[in-house]
Amino acid sequence: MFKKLPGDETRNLVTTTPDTAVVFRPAVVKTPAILTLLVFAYRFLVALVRTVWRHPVAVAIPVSLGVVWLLYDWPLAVSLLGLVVLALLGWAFTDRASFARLVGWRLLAWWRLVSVYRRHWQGVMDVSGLARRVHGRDYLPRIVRLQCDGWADRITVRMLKGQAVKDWSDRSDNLAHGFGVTSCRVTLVKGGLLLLTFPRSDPLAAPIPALPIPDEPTVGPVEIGKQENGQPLRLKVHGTHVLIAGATGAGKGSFLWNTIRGLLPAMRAGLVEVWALDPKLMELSYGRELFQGRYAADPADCADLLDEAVTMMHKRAARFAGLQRSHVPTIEDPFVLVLVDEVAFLTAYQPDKQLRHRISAALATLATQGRSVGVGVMAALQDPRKEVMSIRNLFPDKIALRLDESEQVDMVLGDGARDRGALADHISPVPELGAGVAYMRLETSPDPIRVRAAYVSDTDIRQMVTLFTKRGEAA
Ligand SMILES: Nc1ncnc2c1ncn2[C@@H]1O[C@H](COP(=O)(O)OP(=O)(O)OP(=O)(O)O)[C@@H](O)[C@H]1O
Repeated sequence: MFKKLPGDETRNLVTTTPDTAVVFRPAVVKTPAILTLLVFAYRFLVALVRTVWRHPVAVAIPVSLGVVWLLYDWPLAVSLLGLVVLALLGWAFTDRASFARLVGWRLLAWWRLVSVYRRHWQGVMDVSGLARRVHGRDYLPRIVRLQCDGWADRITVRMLKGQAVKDWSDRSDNLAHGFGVTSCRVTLVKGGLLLLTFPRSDPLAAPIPALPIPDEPTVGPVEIGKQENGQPLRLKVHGTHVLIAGATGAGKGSFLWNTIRGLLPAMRAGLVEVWALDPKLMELSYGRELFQGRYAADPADCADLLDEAVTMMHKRAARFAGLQRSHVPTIEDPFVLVLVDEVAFLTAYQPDKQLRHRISAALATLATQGRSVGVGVMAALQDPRKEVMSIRNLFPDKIALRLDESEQVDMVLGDGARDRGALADHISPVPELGAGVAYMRLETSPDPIRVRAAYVSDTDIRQMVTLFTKRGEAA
């Protein structure tokens, strides 16, 4: 046991001058065994007090049963244990949510801590290079606590002094596989403390059918799918601009159509207008009745429609000046969402230079001045390079679906997004597994979240068109 004490290392250290005339050998002071035992006893006591302090109920139950066993023999202790188990089962069946919150997830966290994380911690830290050996002493990052919920294990970790978040995010793959899961997200909690998120299941593994059209008119956030933790995904559209990037077949269309679907009641009520630019003629044309004439596919028509949006925006700004600083949608001044599918067709790939400049200037104007007067832009594109989309930084909210190259992730979501776990280049190209799956980085939160948009089929779009065109009859 004592062989591994750091003091032994120094005995082997010998320093010589080049001609070996002078030899330095450090003096090794042997620690008396009793001192070592006292240190261990002190540590044990501290750990015991800490456990009782942190988990009073978990400690009280076995201790009380042990006391009953000692005082009244085992049959009474076993009967009491049976009663406790029955009471817990009854609770679990009658109020699952509170049982899970107060008991279930804590038990699971304890079990996962003992059986997975503590068991493999040292090995994973050593192999991934996050543990350090300095002057013969081992330094190991410390698990502060583990929390579980239905979706993931979350471990708060104290980093070693001198480590950076990047040291950990660079090794997220090692950590995930080391602990037997498929991914790991690294988030900074505060100086020196990290949160490692290890998802145990994937609620986004299967396609999500189209969500019901909301009953009440709303300008958002609109529910468009699910987040990785199983919570609904609500996308803000009013008061922001959204950029959606993804390789061909990644499912960009489902983000566009879900947004329209969520806004449909507000469109029927006249509080929202969607203006559609569809240069590929494939995506938005299917529901063109929804856009009430504000639909363009030909690049020249697209430029005219964008100019019209800019003029409307300027007129609104002139009317609002000095009276109101933010926009509230009304029938007179509805929220206008300009949807652009494959925006690169209108900007980078547009052969007519004059048209290209006109369109880029109009888009940039809308993106810089539109949000306070109720004009939003939602643009989709395949290739996120700066040459293709020079105004990509004007979009506060960004969505990266499946991308072909890892460098493209930071181009869409901003610097460091991939290091923080946005592995958009790892999303499956199989439509059932990966279409509509994306990483989203919102203006309000630097950490990308993994999401999946529901799938709005052609039938769903036809139903939306029918509902929308019937609005006159319903009124
Ligand atoms: N949210 C989704 N869930 C499940 N499957 C989807 C989803 N969105 C799209 N798909 C499937 O993926 C296919 C491609 O989707 P879509 O055409 O929207 O991709 P895209 O990114 O717009 O591609 P492109 O840029 O080539 O137009 C669809 O035909 C559909 O089968």
